[in-house]
This record gives sequence, C-alpha cells and structure tokens, in this order.
Amino acid sequence: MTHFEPLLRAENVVVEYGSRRNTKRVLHEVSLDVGDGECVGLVGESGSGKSTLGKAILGLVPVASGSITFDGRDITRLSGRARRQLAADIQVVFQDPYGSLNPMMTIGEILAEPLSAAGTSRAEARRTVGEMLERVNLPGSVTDRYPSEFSGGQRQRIAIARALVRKPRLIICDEPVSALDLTTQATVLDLLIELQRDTGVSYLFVSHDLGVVRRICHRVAVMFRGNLVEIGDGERVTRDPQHLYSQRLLAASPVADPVLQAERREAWLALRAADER
Ligand SMILES: Nc1ncnc2c1ncn2[C@@H]1O[C@H](COP(=O)(O)OP(=O)(O)OP(=O)(O)O)[C@@H](O)[C@H]1O
Repeated sequence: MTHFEPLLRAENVVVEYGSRRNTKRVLHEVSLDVGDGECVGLVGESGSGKSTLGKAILGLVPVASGSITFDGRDITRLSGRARRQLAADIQVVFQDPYGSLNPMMTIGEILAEPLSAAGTSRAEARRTVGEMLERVNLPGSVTDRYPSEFSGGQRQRIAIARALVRKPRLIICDEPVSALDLTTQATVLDLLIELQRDTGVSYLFVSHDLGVVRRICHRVAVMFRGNLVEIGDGERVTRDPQHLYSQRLLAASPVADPVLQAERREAWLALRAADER
C-alpha cells in the first residue's frame, strides 16, 4: 500500500453558522488528511457538511476550534494577505461551470487573470495559458471566445485550466461533475486523473455521488450530520460496491461507540439509497 505524507491536515475542525445567540454547529471536530498526489473523496448526504469543510480549508468560513495545516503550516486563521498568497497553492473547482466563469470575459482573460493578479508578465501569462489549455485538451484558439460559446463539459475544462494556471498543490473539487451528463462526467473525471498523474496535484473531491468518488479517489471519507464517520482506504480501481458497503464499512467496523456505529450505518444506507436512485 502506498503511504502518503499529509499535505493537508484538518484536526478536530469545528464550524458553526449563525449568530452568537443562535449557533448551529455544522462540523463536529472533523479530522482528515490529504497526501501529496492523493485524491481523497468526501461523500455524504446533502447537508452533511462536505462543502463546509472545503470552505473552511479555503478560509471562506471561520473555524471555531481545531486547526488546518497545509504543508506543515497552520492556515486556520490567516490574514487576508496571507490567504491571497496561499491561493497559488490551494485552488477550487465548483459544480457550476456556468456560474463560475465570468460571461463578460474571454477565455484568455479568464485564464490570465489569476496570473496577472500575481504579477506575472503578459508574455509569460500567455505561454502558461496556452500550456494549460493544451493540458485540458482545448485548442489555443478558444482564448478569444466567451464562456457562453461552450458546452457544460468544455466550460468545466476551462474552469479546471483556470484552477491549474498557478500550479496549485491542492484543488478542492466541489461536486465538479454533478451538473454534467454521464458521458461528459466520465471524460472530465479521466482528465482530472490524468492531470493528477502528470502534475502530482492533490484533490479533495467533494461529492454526494459514490459512483463518481469510487472512480477517482484513493481514499473515501464519509460525512454524516457534521461528523466524519468513516474513512476507507479505497483505491481508484475499486468499482465493486459490495467491497465498499459490506466488507469494509457496514460489517467490519470495530467501533466501540454505539452512537458512532449507528451513524456509520445510517450514513452508508443513505448513500446507498442515493446511489441507487
Ligand atoms: N451560510 C450558511 N448559514 C447557515 N447554515 C449553513 C450555511 N451554509 C450551510 N449551512 C448548513 O450547514 C450544513 C452543512 O451544509 P453543507 O453545504 O456543508 O453540506 P453538504 O454536505 O455540502 O451538502 P450538499 O451536498 O447539499 O452540498 C447544512 O445543514 C446547511 O444547511
């Protein structure tokens, strides 16, 4: 089995929404590692806290307690400036390729923007943009066109290229293929796998779709009502649902805590139900 050095480590992360008087805890001491070059899936039913963990790592929601370290450095509570500097290393790809690309900008402008914000020269930015388009299998000629001229799958390729331009070490993929039809999903997942092989980038792959996660992830973490209730060290090649559901997770969990045990079962039954729909 491959062992991975943790690039990202979340330890006992607590996130609460709401006001001081009316607090709703949505993450309960969640701990999770992502290794260099590893793809860790985060699955769970709707509202279980998957996106919130992604947002906490990106600094988009405050962490009430616990810590998040990246490459050995505490990034739990960074100033705005330090957070912007970290943007080169941690990028995000969202579900909605329609909403996440500015419709008023050309593809060339969209891809060059993070580079010019970081002070890269125009010539260098143009070269990098061309390289990234090639990586996501789009021709260089797309730079003069606008997002509305592309299909959902192509837009998601563009969003991935934008996430890649600053050569990040981690990409939070938040339901990146959920809005796509099945064939397009498959090509985008294959692209993500290929990019990971070529660049060694790590993914935290948020999805409610176990089939998708099974296809792309090395390990799968299961969230349930704000708790991380299970981590299975699956493999990308694991395609057998029985392997995940029955062998590893439902039957053989040596969990002393009966509440956690019950939550694990419920989480997996909910996922299985969603998977079968
Ligand atoms: N800005 C917010 N203010 C208050 N509550 C929120 C906010 N964002 C999310 N929540 C709540 O936090 C909980 C976790 O939400 P989150 O979006 O992280 O779940 P999720 O597992 O990603 O769900 P989905 O698969 O539907 O995206 C939910 O109960 C949700 O209603």
